[in-house]
Order: sequence, then structure tokens, then C-alpha cells
Amino acid sequence: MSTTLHTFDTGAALAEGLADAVSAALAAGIAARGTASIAVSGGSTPKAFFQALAQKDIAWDKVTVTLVDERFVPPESDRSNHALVTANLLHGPAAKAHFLPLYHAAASAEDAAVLASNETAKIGVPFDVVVLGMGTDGHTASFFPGGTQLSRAIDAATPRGVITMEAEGAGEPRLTFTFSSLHDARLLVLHIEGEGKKVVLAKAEGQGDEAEMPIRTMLRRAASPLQIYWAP
Ligand SMILES: O=C(O)[C@H](O)[C@@H](O)[C@H](O)[C@H](O)COP(=O)(O)O
Repeated sequence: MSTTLHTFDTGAALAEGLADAVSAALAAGIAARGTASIAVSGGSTPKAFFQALAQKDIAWDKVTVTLVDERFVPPESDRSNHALVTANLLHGPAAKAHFLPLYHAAASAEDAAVLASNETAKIGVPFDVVVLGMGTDGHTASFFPGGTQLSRAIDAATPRGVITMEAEGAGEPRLTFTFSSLHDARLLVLHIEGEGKKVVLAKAEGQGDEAEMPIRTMLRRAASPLQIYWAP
């Protein structure tokens, strides 16, 4: 519904600024409820942010980390978001965090989605923090234009949990939290970098179908204010 743009001069400054905001939100969650939760995205953008966040001095043993979405690939794959998070976030002070993967070594992505939904249902709702990314096609999470289950994923009436998604631009089958799981995070962030993504964001903020640019679901219908973090 409402968006706030946080602009930084460099990616490094953004990584620190976002790590400050996210660690403060996690610490507030721990103070209020004893535990806190965060769902993060993969892709190339979040690496520096993960490394900055990992160094923050909070009670990481009380934090559950999971993924907004994942490829249906094992953690040994270099396409795995689990691997990205292990390498960049779950070390230093943050090594004490509890990580819940979405990928499971099941016979199908559908079976893995059921297992991931069951496992992550143990996390209190809403998430304390959700950090979304955005592709140049306007996707966020694994809400891809033309995705096999896009309408289900973005329907506010679809329950919280993890479902599968396949799409031309997505490569492997994906596992993704639904819109209803993500949009009401206590701190809802969209992390994008580069002039190209700013152009994509401006287009998404204009008129048009949500299905053409699924980031519009968050821009238009998220229950929480969307905090947009951008650097050139
Ligand atoms: O790749 C993933 O794991 C996420 O599904 C995806 O939503 C990502 O956040 C965007 O595609 C942006 O990716 P880049 O940061 O690589 O541009």
C-alpha cells in the first residue's frame, strides 16, 4: 500500500544500512516475543548485505532464517539459495541462527513444497523480516510472469505456505512462499540495485496487470509498508 525509498550512494553503504535496519527489527522481535524470524531472497544482489548482517551482534541463537524462495536443487548446487545463505550469512555471530531450508530431497518439487510448508509452519507469523528481490522481468520471490501457479501464489486467499512454480525465465522448478506468507512481515523490504532495476520499478509502479509484473502485488496490496532499498 505504502512505499518508502531508501537511497544509498553505493552497494556497500546499502548493505550496511539494510543490515542495521534488519538486525534492529530482529532484536525488537526477540525483545517482544523471545524469538525472531527472517526470510531472505537469493540472486546476486543480497551477498554483501548477508555478509554485513552476519556480523551484527544480536541473539542469533533465537533467530530462525529461511528463504523467500528456492530452486528445486540440492544445497550442493551453485544455483542453491541455501548454499548462498550458508556461505554468506550463516557464519560469524550469525552461525548460531537456526536455518530452515525449503529444498528437501523429495521425489518431486510438489512433495518438497509440502515438507517445506510443514516445517516452516513452526515459525510464528507474521515473519519479523522479509527481504524481497526483483528480477528485470518484474518477478519477485518466484512469482514469475507466466508462472504455472502464479495466480495461486499471488491470491491473498491462498493460505500461508510454500508452493511450486515453473516458468520459462526460472530455470529449474521453484519453491516459493505465497503472497499471504510474505506481505505482512513486520519489516517488509524490497532490495534492488542498479539503474536498470530502478527503471523496472518505475514501470511496475505504473498501470498494468499484476500478472505481467508480479512485484506489483507487493507494491499495491502488501499489508505492511514496503521499504525499498536502492543503490546505483
Ligand atoms: O533468484 C532468486 O532466488 C529469487 O527468486 C529472485 O526473486 C531474485 O531475488 C531476483 O531474481 C533478483 O535476482 P538478482 O539479485 O540476481 O538480480
